[in-house]
Amino acid sequence: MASPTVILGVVLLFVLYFLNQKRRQAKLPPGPPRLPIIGNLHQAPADAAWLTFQKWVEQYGPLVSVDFGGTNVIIIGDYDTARDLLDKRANIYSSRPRMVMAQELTCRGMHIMFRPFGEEFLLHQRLEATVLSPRASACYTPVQDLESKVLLKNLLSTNNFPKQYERFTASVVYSLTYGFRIVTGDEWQLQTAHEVLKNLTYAGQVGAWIVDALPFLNYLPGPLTPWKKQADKWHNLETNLHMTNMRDALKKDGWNWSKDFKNAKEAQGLTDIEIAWDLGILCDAGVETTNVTLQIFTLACLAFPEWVPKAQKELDEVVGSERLPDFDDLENLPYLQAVVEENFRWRHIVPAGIPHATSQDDYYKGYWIPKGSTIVPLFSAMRKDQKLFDSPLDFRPERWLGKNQPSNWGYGRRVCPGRFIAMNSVRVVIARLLWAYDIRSKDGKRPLVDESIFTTGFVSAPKPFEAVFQPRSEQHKKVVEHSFDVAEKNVSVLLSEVRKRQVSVGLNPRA
Ligand code: HEM
Repeated sequence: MASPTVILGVVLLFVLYFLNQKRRQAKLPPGPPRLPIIGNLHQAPADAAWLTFQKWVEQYGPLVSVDFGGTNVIIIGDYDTARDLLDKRANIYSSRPRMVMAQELTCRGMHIMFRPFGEEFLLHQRLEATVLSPRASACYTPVQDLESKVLLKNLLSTNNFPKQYERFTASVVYSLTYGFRIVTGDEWQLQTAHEVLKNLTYAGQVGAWIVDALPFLNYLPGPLTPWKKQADKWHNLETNLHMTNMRDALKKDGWNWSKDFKNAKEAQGLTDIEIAWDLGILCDAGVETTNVTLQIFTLACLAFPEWVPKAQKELDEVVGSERLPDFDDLENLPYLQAVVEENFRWRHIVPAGIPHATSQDDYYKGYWIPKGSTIVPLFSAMRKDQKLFDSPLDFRPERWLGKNQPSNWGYGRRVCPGRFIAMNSVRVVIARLLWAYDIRSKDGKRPLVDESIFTTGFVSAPKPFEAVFQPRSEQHKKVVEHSFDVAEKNVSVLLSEVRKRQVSVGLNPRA
């Protein structure tokens, strides 16, 4: 039996631990009550995390703290706080939470989105920045022009818009990254990329891997660490995909990002596998994001059809019926630009945000934000902010006329580097779709939009729904067909044009 002194010692330790926890918590932002040791782990949502986070923001305010088994998580629920911390104090808030299974084991540290902030991250960011800058992105419009014409043409014969949107978005980034087009959407590269994304989503699932909570378990002998074998399998599949794509790209005629990266001074100390991963991740990051954004646009046409004729009237006045809207028209289409902004606000593709992490202690409005905290910019709460948006669940482009939207592209040193390419793709496709088609629900009814019609994963997309793409007139159909027929479809020719444009605006392509 333990002696009274030992029992007293243990009780004393518990009391000290408890008091220390209380003292620490008193300085943290408010949040739901915690249990000893596990904190709020029992309340950690396995799915659709934003719904639980949203409730906490409504209850405790725009800065909430919770403890998921020792990880301090800070949830940011409004734009002002997000800007104050993530933008204005970007030097503190631009790292990423540690992800043992996803980043360290499956990606072996090479996924740029999961890299902690530091010298290595900055080197890879610099390597990519040259091809993603606003000026470089503006030179890629010949590729987006062709692929959006193909999209319009394909929609004349099918209403399978998710597949056609994915083909469009994939073909834009595969053309630029590897110099080959995605023509059908059934190409093995895209199918393997789906598998890779599925694996990575599983590897990154919160609570799925014990090693994420207890990283020291990795030091146990092989038979006791079965997750490592799984991670190796996933790693090999992904490396093989990225390496095959890069090797093929280096043999292609003309310019592409693979050649550009290989010649960059930042790449000189990197292995081929590291370069191939940087290229592969960029490509993957560009497909689902833009595709889901276009699906949300289609849902908005069905659920709130009253804004559509206003956009079409503007297009008819500026463009007429003899030609498709072009990139040069976009600045003369304020209503259309407002549609695009509202699309980003109405439903964010990553409602729970992409988490950042703090690299040192910080204080904000009297609250302590410890080093190593996970910071969640809760887009779903920001877009519903009643102080900023009247009837936030409605799709109302008018709210953006003459106004700029607070960023939906992330924050600080981690802001989405592909946003200029994405914006050009989304704008031109939405303009051309609205110009060419009436987009309607199959049964003539408005779908009811609530959380139940969206998927609950990291990227949240509308669950499958049907829409009919009806050409607005015979004349519109003819223009769609003719524009497709006369478009240059040879990707090497298009990429040579891209390179020529870069040189003409004073850029220095590295290949
Ligand atoms: C509509 C389309 C897109 C949306 C809504 C979107 C949104 C985002 C958001 C919210 C982030 C997180 C920023 C943060 O952590 O603060 C992000 C990161 C990122 N995006 Fe995008 N994105 C889109 C398209 C693209 C495209 C086309 C590319 C590449 C060609 C791309 C490449 C990346 C990369 C590499 C990161 C990680 C940045 C880092 O961790 O430093 N994205 N994106």
